[in-house]
Amino acid sequence: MTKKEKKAELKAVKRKKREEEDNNDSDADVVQQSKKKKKKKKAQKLGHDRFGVILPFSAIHFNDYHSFESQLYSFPLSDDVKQLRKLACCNIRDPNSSPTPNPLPRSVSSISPSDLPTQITTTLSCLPFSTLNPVQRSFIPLSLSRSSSTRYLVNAPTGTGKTLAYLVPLLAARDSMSSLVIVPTRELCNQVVKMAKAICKKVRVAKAVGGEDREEQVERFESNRVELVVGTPGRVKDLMSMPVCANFMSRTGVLVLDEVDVLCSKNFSDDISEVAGMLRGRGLWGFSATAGKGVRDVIGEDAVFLKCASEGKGGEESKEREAMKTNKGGVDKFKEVEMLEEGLGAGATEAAEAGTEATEATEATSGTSPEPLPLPTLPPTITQILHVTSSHKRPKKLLHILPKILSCAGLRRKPQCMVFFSTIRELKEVSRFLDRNGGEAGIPPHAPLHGDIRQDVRTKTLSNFRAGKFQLLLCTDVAGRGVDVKGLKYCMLYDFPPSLETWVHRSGRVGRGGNGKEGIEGVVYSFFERKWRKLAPDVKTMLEGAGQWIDPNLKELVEGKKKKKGKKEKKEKKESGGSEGGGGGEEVPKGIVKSREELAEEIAEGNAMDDDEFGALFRPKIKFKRTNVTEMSDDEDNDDDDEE
Ligand SMILES: Nc1ncnc2c1ncn2[C@@H]1O[C@H](COP(=O)(O)OP(=O)(O)OP(=O)(O)O)[C@@H](O)[C@H]1O
Repeated sequence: MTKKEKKAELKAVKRKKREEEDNNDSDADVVQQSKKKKKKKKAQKLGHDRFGVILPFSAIHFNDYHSFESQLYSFPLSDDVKQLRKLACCNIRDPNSSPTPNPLPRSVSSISPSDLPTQITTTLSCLPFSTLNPVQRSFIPLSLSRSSSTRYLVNAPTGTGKTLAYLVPLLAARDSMSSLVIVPTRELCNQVVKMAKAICKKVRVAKAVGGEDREEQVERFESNRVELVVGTPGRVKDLMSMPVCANFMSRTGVLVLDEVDVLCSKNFSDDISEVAGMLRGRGLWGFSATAGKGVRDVIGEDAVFLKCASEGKGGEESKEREAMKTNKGGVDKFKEVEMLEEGLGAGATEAAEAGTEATEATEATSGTSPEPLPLPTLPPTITQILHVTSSHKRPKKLLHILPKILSCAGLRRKPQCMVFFSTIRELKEVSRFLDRNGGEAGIPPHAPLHGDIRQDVRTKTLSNFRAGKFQLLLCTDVAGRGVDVKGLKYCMLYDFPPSLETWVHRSGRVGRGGNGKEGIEGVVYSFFERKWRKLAPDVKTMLEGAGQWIDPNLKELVEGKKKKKGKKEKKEKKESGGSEGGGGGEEVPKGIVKSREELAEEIAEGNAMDDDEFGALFRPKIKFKRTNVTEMSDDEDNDDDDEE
């Protein structure tokens, strides 16, 4: 027998053995295997977003998070926290009632200093605001009234003060336990640290952030009893597994994941899993403006889910309510009081009365399959001007729009604008384009902010922008989430993001602060390229849900008419041998002799166009007021079918 034949025979024997083993599998094994398959399928499902590109939620096993009941850490509560718990309990139904063993607090509509424990009042008195926002009014008493090991998932619109909502209880309980806050970006980390110090000067806070001196960060743990750590996933994992941090970790009662949906995504899942594994049995608080059902399935079905919508503005409230109902994502709770009543549900109240542990009934959809994921919600206080366009037209449109919004005649503070890009390459290209043409068009100097820039320069750039030292910031998503620039009114999405969640977060850089009712208004101008046509139906639904203006081209894109129409027109033009004038009824204004392609080439080369050419092609009548948005006419820009 040759070697080859021997090998083949061995293979055949092995195969036969395997087949026999398979046949011998008991029914139980088969059931187990099918269960495993189902589990795998479910995990894969969670790993898929609406379009196969966004937020691939990772297989972080938060569901096992609380299976270690025996290891549950019970931290001795400080008197202050006990007092707040008592207060929260009394607030449930009747302020004079005695506290129930398992408190379900309503939101505290007005927190009067005399009601509150000193530690909380000291913390709150450092805030520069007179009232608390809905998410703060709801979450602060709720978190302090329940076991520190409770898991929460809190969804409230961008810019509504979620950072304070988690910092206040953490800082109030700092005598009893330490806390770990993880955020996705360095910029956000610095911001949270600054805010923590602003509301509690004495807090011993340490950073665990990439891009900064690691040794210095380690030293901080050697020399001090650290009460609060704020960091980014990689460095947190790195430091927290060091012996020097063991003491801090053993005292840590709560892990906060700010921007939880992105932290649960593939990019960060390994680091987060590892840190979560070190903190089994402690509290887990997830916060995001776009945390919904998908994230909840990862965090655990039994987590308390709070969804908080903005209160809306006066007379517009009912309109917004109505509009929101049409949103697939379904803002089902409109005010924080409703949120808690619905969030905790009748079952929970009964359980509270019986003195047993309540299981929080959350969304009506609880327990059903996460498919399809609900749409994120656009903050209604922000005006969205989404403009369907072609890639090559964007630079010139930028030249047209930016001078209008950045002109500061008669204004005390110069208006500022953040322009978002999805790639550093694109950002650099536009930056060069603005260097060449911006001055002539009346655009003030700009600065870039992206991941290729050294961290100290990034920090300096952002702080200068915050201080109003320059008006125009070109940035990637390093500044897309959580970053707070006070008074920022304008934001542009030069690249429309592949994820609707990212759209919501980038948009949320404007219109921040206020007390819910008096949110500062902001305007977001997005270029929606035709290559994103797959997103168009959801984009339209979200715009409608927030009561925004809809570009007729977007409607056409959704209805699928545009393509046919464009093709027909192109064919007609070809047949008639007519000059290029653009589809959708666009006429070539007199005096323009160049074709669109020629103009596009010029744009790409950065050559300035003369006024007529410019005006004829890019003349949207933009009024940056919500009521007038519908006046924005886009006839001139009725793109033909020039797809990218
Ligand atoms: N009660 C309040 N009244 C007025 N302004 C507030 C209040 N609470 C927070 N703010 C301000 O609102 C702004 C936004 O707060 P914060 O950054 O916490 O928002 P956020 O909800 O975390 O937003 P994002 O989802 O974008 O991260 C900050 O400038 C903050 O100082």
